[in-house]
Amino acid sequence: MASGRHGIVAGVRRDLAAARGLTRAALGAAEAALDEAQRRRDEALARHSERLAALAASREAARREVRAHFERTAGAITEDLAAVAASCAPGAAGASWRAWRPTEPERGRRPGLFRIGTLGQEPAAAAIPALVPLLDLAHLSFTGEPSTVDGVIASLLLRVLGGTRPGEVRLTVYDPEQLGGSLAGFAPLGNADLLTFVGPGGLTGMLDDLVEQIRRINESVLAGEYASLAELTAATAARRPEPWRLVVLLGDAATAADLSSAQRAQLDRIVRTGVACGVHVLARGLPVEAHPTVEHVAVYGSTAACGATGDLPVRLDPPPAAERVAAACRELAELLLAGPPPAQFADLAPEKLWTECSATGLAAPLGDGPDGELVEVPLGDDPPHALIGGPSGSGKTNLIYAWLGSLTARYSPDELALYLLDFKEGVSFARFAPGRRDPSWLPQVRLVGVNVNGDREFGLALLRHLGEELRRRATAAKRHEATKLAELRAEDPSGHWPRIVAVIDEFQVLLAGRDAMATEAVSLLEDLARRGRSQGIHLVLASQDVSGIEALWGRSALIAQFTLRIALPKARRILADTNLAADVIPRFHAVVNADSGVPDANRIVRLPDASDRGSWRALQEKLWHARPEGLEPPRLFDGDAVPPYPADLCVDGAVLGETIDVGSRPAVLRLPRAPGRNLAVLGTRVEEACAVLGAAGRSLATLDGGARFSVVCLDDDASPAAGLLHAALPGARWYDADTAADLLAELAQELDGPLAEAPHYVIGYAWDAAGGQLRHLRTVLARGPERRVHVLGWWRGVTRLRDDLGGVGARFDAIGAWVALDVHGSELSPLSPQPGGPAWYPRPHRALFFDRAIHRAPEVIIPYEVGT
Ligand SMILES: Nc1ncnc2c1ncn2[C@@H]1O[C@H](COP(=O)(O)OP(=O)(O)OP(=O)(O)O)[C@@H](O)[C@H]1O
Repeated sequence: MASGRHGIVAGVRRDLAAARGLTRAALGAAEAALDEAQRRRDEALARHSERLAALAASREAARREVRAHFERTAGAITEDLAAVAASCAPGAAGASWRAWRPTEPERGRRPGLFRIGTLGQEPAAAAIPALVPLLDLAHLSFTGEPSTVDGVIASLLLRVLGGTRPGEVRLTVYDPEQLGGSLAGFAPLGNADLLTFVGPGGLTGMLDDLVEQIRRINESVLAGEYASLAELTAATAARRPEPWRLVVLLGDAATAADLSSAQRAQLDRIVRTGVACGVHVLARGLPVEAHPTVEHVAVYGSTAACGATGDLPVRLDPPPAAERVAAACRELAELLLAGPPPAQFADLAPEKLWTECSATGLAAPLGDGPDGELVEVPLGDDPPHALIGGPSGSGKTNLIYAWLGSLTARYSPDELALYLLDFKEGVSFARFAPGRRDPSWLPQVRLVGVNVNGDREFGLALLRHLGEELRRRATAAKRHEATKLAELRAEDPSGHWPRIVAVIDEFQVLLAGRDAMATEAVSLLEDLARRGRSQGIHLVLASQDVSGIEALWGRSALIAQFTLRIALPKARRILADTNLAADVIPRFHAVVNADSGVPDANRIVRLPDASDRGSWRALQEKLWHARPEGLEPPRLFDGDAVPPYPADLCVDGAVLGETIDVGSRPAVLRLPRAPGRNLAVLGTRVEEACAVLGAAGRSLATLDGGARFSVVCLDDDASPAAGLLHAALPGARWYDADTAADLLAELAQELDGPLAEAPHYVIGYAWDAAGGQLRHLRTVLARGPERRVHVLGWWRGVTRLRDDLGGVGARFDAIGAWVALDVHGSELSPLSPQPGGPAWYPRPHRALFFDRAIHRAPEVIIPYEVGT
């Protein structure tokens, strides 16, 4: 039994142990599962927080991006708005008080909008000006606390005055309570009649007067042709014929109640009709009729609201300090009393270059008149020519600059061609031609002559050139049956017929002296003056003093053609004898008279400073860049310059120098096989004699035909130049005092032999140095040219030449051509067809050339600079 019980116990124990084992195993598994679950939960939690953090980061990034985008867009819109506002209210109309100063309105731009504060909230509020419409746009009706409103009105008035030209705005202030005290800072304007304060009893008169002004403007200024002064000004591009009239009405409830029905009716009329006539009401505390032209500005503390700015609140600018207002008004009144500022040189140019047509004439402003308007000077069929006069330093050159600037900015090179000649010493016109420092030139200029004072021949050459052009035009006009330039241009639209203006400064030099040159110049001038009118050739003659030019005054028919007279201060005899205006005009003014100087036709012009190089260069560069392709620069003749020997000549003879002519033409001596075809250079100036012979030799060497050259030098001073020439001539032979006689003997012998195929040029320096010992020289001179032997020689005087030709009584037949240097005309009489010799007074670096084969009278030439 006992063992059975023990067995049961042991079995139970075993079962229990097994159950415990199973339970422990189950517990272990459950704990492991729990750990696993906890681990998973922790992982999930960690992932969750990571996601949350990532979400938060991307939300923040998106938020930042949205904000940046907002700021960018808002900034751009603010900038655009600010730019629009700035362009609508430039300068004084819209600048902040910190940067404020009066500004001249831009040309062609009408001021209309004015700033009263800034728009919106910070930070944009700092940048966008809040503008209200006023001039030519609206009346303003204010409500709000009176002193704040008065500050806004003062701001507006100062901006209006500062943004318009002096005198363009007039103020009338009705201030029955403060009697002008509200806007006292503006009182200095009264000195220049720009401001009227109206007291309590003056309202009716003031309103009646404004109504009358509007009626007058409608009737006689707009005259049914224009709807408003703004439209008239835009259409005519002229200055405003009437000022803007700003009427400030400062009232309150009591004043408003006191308005009579008649006053109310007048005020309503002004409101309805004023804006078109430049009459604008700025009313505070008075009832203003509702009308499309009325803008209401409601002021609340330091902010305001008005129709122009819509829902955006306006942060009002502080009012300008009273001292600032007073100072600006004082300055304005002084400016106005001092008169309009003088026109500047730049004001003479039109907005667009080269838009004018010269078919019927030329018109260009020279300066401004007493009213500040530019005064146009005409030139064409009537008046055709101009005479300018004024003593030295009175501003003639400056006036010519101003006129040329004004003309060349309007008329292209197809419409206008200029020939400019200055007989004064100096280079006043040289700026129009290309120079070393400034390569630009005036495209309309065809010829510039400077330092011509010693070379009257150049003036004559210009007149001859114009005379030829006159004939060319007259022939074309005949062919086209045209009687004036406008008709010729209409008949021949493809032709090049610009109007020609020839300006000759100090032209009296050309006419001074009772010589053949003056006579020819006067008759050429007479022809040009008479017939140039219809052919579009206009003369502008300027002079310090025309009173002494008998040649001119003796020909009343000539002077009568110069109907345009321009007199500078103290000019004599330019205007009619009874016209004393030139004696009383101030400095830098001119009397412009297009009716031959009769007093009724006087127009006083204030001339701008056109001499300033900077302003000139600015205009000239602009015109130069606009020049048509292929246009040649003008020819510059400078009387003080020595022309260099031109390397690229194409001639058929010996070049001796440059002729004094409109084209830079060389003087050429042809040397055919014919008696007398020798050249004598006469005078003691070594350098110039060498220059003539040097150019002659070099140019002959360029001719075809294998010519022979012999260079003979009998003077040490000439030997460097002779040596250079010898070196420059191919195959030339050299002779000196020891060998010259042999050469001549040889040549004399050859003359009896067969005729050479090519010419032989014997270039002799100082033949006379041999003292008449060269026996065969005379033979060679006399017989050589027929046998193709030509002597080009220098003798230091006519007598010395005669000695070589046989002494006293010898004939000069062998000398068919000569160039005289410092030899007086009378000495040349045996060599000249004119009895008593030519009128020749030697002058530095000029020579007189005569070739009996081509000349009736000798011509002046300029020896080239050769071989240095
Ligand atoms: N409208 C002007 N405004 C300012 N300066 C001027 C004006 N006109 C002339 N001038 C100046 O006055 C001086 C003399 O002028 P300009 O050379 O034109 O006189 P001019 O009559 O030609 O004298 P001259 O006959 O002696 O050559 C120059 O220095 C010039 O710059």
